Amino acid sequence: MTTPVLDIAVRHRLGDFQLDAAFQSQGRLTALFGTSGSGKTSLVNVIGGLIRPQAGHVRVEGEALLDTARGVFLPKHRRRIGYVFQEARLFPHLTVRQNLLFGHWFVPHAVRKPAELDKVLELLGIGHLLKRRPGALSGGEKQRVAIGRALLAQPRLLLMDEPLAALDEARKAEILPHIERLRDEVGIPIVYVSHSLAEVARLATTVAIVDAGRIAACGPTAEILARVDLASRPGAPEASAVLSAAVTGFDEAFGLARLATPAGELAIARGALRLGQQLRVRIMASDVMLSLAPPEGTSALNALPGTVAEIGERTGEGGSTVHLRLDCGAANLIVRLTAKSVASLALAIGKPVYAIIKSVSVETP
Ligand SMILES: Nc1ncnc2c1ncn2[C@@H]1O[C@H](COP(=O)(O)OP(=O)(O)OP(=O)(O)O)[C@@H](O)[C@H]1O
Repeated sequence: MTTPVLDIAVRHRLGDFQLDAAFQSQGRLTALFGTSGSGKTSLVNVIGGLIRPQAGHVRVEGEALLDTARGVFLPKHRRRIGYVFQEARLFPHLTVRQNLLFGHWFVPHAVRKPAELDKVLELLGIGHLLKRRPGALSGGEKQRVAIGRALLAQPRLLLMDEPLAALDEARKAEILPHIERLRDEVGIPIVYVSHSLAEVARLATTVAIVDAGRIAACGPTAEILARVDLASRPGAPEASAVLSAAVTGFDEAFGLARLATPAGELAIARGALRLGQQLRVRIMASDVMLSLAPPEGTSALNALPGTVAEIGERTGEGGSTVHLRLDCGAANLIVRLTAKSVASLALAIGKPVYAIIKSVSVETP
């Protein structure tokens, strides 16, 4: 078996709150997702060495930073962990260059890589900002510098705690591609705390759902977001299908792009999409309706044939809501219906249906 990137099992009491969380991740970017007070920050603090838990272990790529059974507790300054917080926390009196190199100074000479600065500047698109001070940067630029500073300390792991929460949508959109490149091109595993389903669907390779101090589920992003049994849990993300897609053509007359996905072909607004481009798209359970016959006379562009594969428990107020999983082509779609619709359509496992998709979000432009 390959060594997991992250292997965490901790028990710790904080006042009335019991943290009892265990998960393993093979992912390059592991998102911790959960409601306020579920224990995400406490878990990040355990990984970073700010909390010394009563029992457990934290291993990053096989190396123990904490193992109470073996008496191992690496203090935080020896863990080589980079932090990026909601606010950039740059030094206001230092230039961007000095802020960036501040991270570099903590790397022992023997392992310092001089070429690293140029790589980080290119990766984050901040080369033109070097002489400025933080006061003259936008929120998104500050955050990119903060990420650069963390990277230049050559960490073994990057902890990002709600790094985009303080930014507006435009700044978020500007920074997301840089985080994707960081995930795909730099070999540093990332733990990413977020409340945003859109961020998690777009960035995470693995999702761990944190609920009341425990890990309710952990696994590949598409699998976890499509879990019908999680759909009603407090703190779970809204059930969605996350599909890989490729742009196969355009319908110029109507400004549409055609996408090939494992669930079938979809048409979406063309935007700035390019032929052959690879994307991730997300279809939320609440954006899908079902029909027993091929739909006619509807304004929805996308209708995919499938069969009912799983019918969840009745949830919501008075048990009025049901989540269903459909087999569509080689993928699953998740649908949220009223219990009444499930009964009136006599939906059962194996029944053929048409999924009418009202909206598709593109997670990777
Ligand atoms: N030092 C402490 N003493 C007592 N209780 C604590 C302590 N630190 C945290 N808690 C409690 O532990 C619980 C988890 O807090 P934590 O900050 O880890 O949650 P979170 O998921 O990060 O929340 P948020 O999304 O709001 O940041 C909360 O109920 C909090 O009040």
